[in-house]
Amino acid sequence: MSRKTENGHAGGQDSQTSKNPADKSWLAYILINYRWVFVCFFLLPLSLVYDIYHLARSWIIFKLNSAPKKHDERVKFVQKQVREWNRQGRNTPMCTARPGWQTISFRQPKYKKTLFNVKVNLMDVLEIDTERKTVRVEPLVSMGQLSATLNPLGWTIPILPEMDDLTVGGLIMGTGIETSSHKHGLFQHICVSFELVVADGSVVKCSKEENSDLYYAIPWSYGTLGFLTAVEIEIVPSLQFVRLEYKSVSSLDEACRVFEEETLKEENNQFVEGLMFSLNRGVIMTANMVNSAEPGKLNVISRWYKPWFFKHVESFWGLEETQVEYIPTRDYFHRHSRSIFWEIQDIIPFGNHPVFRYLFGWMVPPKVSLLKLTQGDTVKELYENNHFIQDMLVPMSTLKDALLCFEKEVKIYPVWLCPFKLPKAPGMLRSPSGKQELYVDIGTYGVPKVRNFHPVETTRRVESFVRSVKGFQMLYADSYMTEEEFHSMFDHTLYNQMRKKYDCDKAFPRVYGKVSRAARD
Ligand SMILES: Cc1cc2nc3c(=O)[nH]c(=O)nc-3n(C[C@H](O)[C@H](O)[C@H](O)COP(=O)(O)OP(=O)(O)OC[C@H]3O[C@@H](n4cnc5c(N)ncnc54)[C@H](O)[C@@H]3O)c2cc1C
Ligand SMILES: NC(=O)C1=CN([C@@H]2O[C@H](COP(=O)(O)OP(=O)(O)OC[C@H]3O[C@@H](n4cnc5c(N)ncnc54)[C@H](OP(=O)(O)O)[C@@H]3O)[C@@H](O)[C@H]2O)C=CC1
Ligand SMILES: CC(C)=CCC[C@@H](C)[C@H]1CC[C@@]2(C)C3=C(CC[C@]12C)[C@@]1(C)CC[C@H](O)C(C)(C)[C@@H]1CC3
Repeated sequence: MSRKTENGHAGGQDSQTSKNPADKSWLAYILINYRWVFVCFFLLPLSLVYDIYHLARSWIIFKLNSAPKKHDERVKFVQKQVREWNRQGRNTPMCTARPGWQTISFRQPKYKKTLFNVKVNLMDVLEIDTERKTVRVEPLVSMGQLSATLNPLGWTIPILPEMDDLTVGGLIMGTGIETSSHKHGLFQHICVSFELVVADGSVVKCSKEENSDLYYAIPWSYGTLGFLTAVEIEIVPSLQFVRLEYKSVSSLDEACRVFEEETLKEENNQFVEGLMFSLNRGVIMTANMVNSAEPGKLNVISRWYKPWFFKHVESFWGLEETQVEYIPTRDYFHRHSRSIFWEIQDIIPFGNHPVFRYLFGWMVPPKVSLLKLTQGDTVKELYENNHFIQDMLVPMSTLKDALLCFEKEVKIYPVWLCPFKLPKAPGMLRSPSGKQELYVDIGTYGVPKVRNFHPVETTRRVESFVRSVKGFQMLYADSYMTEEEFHSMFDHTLYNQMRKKYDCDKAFPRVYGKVSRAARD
């Protein structure tokens, strides 16, 4: 990571060096400043091999049409393990056996080492039902796999969180959001039904009609009510291109106003997104799927030589007229994937250079899981102390105050803005008014540019602001809230009832026990 905070050394780096003087050594220097050598020559090719292997595997399974038959067998295997846990006396709570380095989060869960690990290796698309407009999938199906499956058939899921390796299971047990969320809600809101193996080893199905209490309690429960084994998700027709409009905004007030106005035009705008490049400079994007592109306006952004998407967006800032472009739909869905939003800048600082693009551009991005597996303690500490990664979900009416809060506390740009609808429904996320509300996800990923950044204190101040406006924190990120604060942010009423009903106390930790900072390495 090459950039530093304004004070040139960033509080945390001090603590890092003073803790272990050996970190000053040439090895630490090389690991930090030349991580790209390892990434380019080792991780990029390995990521490619890994992806090709998975694509080939899914393709063969699809051709053999073997997944639906195997599904029941695989669910029985999950049941067998849970029954074995019951037989052994229910001593330690359970979690999935998915290794921590594979999860899309900065940290590794500590509890994987101590809890009873249950293998839930279900990773196939089971059935596409175009009459009912649903796709039935297993929990380890990833977003890249799902878009590769559905798009050629002319379908997509209404919300497609864009990082290729996000899994259906993780997005339901945690949460998922994308630029169509102002129309469709969060990932949980496009799910029709869940199939789970619960603590006694039985299979329970739930939907709005069947076991609806469990259905509403599953999202944000982080695998603490049961093991997910299949999900039915809505599908909608997918057209070939996305027609994207870029509107430049030049003040904070204008940014908030245009962003809210465009979000409210729900019928006109299928997708709404904002990128702020400073407190007063931003580009608001609105988009719709279309079947043809105007000549000369097609931009295939996934090509190896194309600039990172956020850089491309920045180039529209300052233009008076709204700019229009057409992007292939799948490229749009994964538009920030190649640059891992803007994190790639810190990993490969010259990632936009033509020579790099020519030699390696077609292989990016490196897989987040492999980066995580190989980052080592030095890089990890550097990120821990000098990096801030948070998504905060706040009511749209508080967007301006929230942006001012982030400016004061971290001053990281670009800032990602993504609106979403919070429907009135029971569960962890209660709309404060009891009615449907409009929220916005504010994503900040990068190196803070303020003098007084402190990973714990700064995050706690931001968390406190978010609680004060009745917002929510996305829990893949570091959370420093106490259990009490956590309970005041998330409504545990239904969750507690379901914990009792499905006898979860000895079977699974509580959500806080899985997502708090103390539970993660
Ligand atoms: C279940 C499934 C999984 C897929 N997985 C991947 C993947 O991991 N990576 C990737 O790149 N592409 C995947 N695809 C997409 C697939 O590779 C492309 O659709 C490809 O263009 C299909 O090849 P084809 O034209 O030779 O087959 P086609 O002749 O178009 O399709 C016929 C086959 O599709 C199956 N089929 C048709 N409709 C359905 C349906 N509604 N539900 C289930 N099966 C159906 C039939 O069993 C038949 O064997 C998947 C598609 C499906 C349906
Ligand atoms: N655009 C977006 O919406 C983005 C979302 N994210 C976040 O990333 C995370 C998803 O990452 P991903 O790597 O896919 O998932 P993870 O492996 O991080 O899983 C997240 C949680 O879901 C639980 N879980 C996953 N599968 C099952 C299952 N089959 N049964 C029971 N519990 C399960 C895990 O339990 P256990 O601990 O027992 O394994 C874990 O607590 C989410 O938290 C999401 O909010 C990140 C980036 C972008
Ligand atoms: C709601 C939305 C859009 C969230 C986007 C979140 C991403 C920006 C996050 C998710 C996982 C994430 C924390 C990650 C990292 C950056 C920010 C990511 C990609 C990186 C790649 C930074 C570099 C680190 O060495 C390491 C490899 C461990 C992590 C891995 C996870």
